[in-house]
Amino acid sequence: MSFTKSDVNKIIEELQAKDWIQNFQIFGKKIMIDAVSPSPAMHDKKKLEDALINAFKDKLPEATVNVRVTVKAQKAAKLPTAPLKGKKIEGIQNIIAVASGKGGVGKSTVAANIAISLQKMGFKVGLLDADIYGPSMPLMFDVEKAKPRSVNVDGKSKMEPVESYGIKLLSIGFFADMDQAVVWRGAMASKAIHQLIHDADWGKLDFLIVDLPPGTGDIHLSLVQEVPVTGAVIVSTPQHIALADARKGVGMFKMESIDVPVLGFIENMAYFTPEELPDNKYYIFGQNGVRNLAEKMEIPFLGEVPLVQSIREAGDVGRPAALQANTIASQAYTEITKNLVSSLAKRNEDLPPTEIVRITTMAGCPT
Ligand SMILES: Nc1ncnc2c1ncn2[C@@H]1O[C@H](COP(=O)(O)OP(=O)(O)OP(=O)(O)O)[C@@H](O)[C@H]1O
Repeated sequence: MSFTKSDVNKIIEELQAKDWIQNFQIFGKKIMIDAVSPSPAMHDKKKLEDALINAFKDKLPEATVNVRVTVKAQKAAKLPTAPLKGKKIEGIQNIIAVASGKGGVGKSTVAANIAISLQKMGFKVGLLDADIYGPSMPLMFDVEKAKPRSVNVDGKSKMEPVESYGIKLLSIGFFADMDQAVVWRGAMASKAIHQLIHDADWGKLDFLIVDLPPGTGDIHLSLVQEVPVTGAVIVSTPQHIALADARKGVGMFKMESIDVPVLGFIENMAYFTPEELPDNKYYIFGQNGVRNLAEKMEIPFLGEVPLVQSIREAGDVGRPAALQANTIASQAYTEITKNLVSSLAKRNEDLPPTEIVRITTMAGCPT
């Protein structure tokens, strides 16, 4: 005997679990149920799974029931359903802003390594270094001397990004000498960033990662208001002073005039570990500060990067650590990047299905 959809629906309704069922499939005697738990707590997930299994055991004992419980995207309810702000940039699917409240927490290093990890997963990636106070991407990608060429695209002159390790890169650092850039007034810096995005020949990109300056200033406001930023990632160290600023960063993205979803927090320098003794962890900036803040603010926690000497060295020699194979650092960045893509896929659930499919079916990506 096989079952009908209405048999299954009836049991779900009797259990009053309709709100938590995403979908189900029936294959002969096998019923596969996708449920969404309202809370991330293990015991709540287990409770929902047990309740469903027991109800089916009772009402349809001949069925084999398989329940998969995922956690309700914590931000989903609050995600904007409004269209993205700014004019869509032809060919660029997702623009991810990497921000930090406080300077020096490793935001640029994280941005560079996320770009590399996405590229390793098979995505087409661009990286825009919009950090006018300290553009570090040319150094991190070993292209300090590069000068972007001008190319003609459909009769218009555009900047051609510099390519390094398969990433298309543009940086304020390619154009302005550093002493000059830091004294740019807000409007001037915003205009430069606007040009780097709109007047460049980025081609087709799955992701454009934007490394923002630290803090919450004019540049952030103009960037997120003019450019269709898909989501933001906030990098912080676990120490109190950094967390307070990270909170402000979230506040900025949540402002009504900005309304950019925060895809998650990343804890950088989560603990120090000597590479030859990876089990020795020293929580020099405090333990789990960012993870706890993420939980409190109901924002996904994308993962942690330890403080290891090789990450700093890799950045300094122009070969981001994510390019290494199977090191503590590269594994951490891969994990974080996978979580970021998952968080983005959830965020895009509010967009038309084609948008979601585009993300969830990309090479090497978890759904
Ligand atoms: N996990 C890590 N382990 C070791 N060193 C790190 C780590 N993350 C970043 N660093 C180092 O810390 C320094 C600051 O990093 P980075 O320039 O990425 O910070 P930032 O937040 O972008 O700074 P800014 O204030 O300029 O925006 C760099 O020397 C970098 O190599």
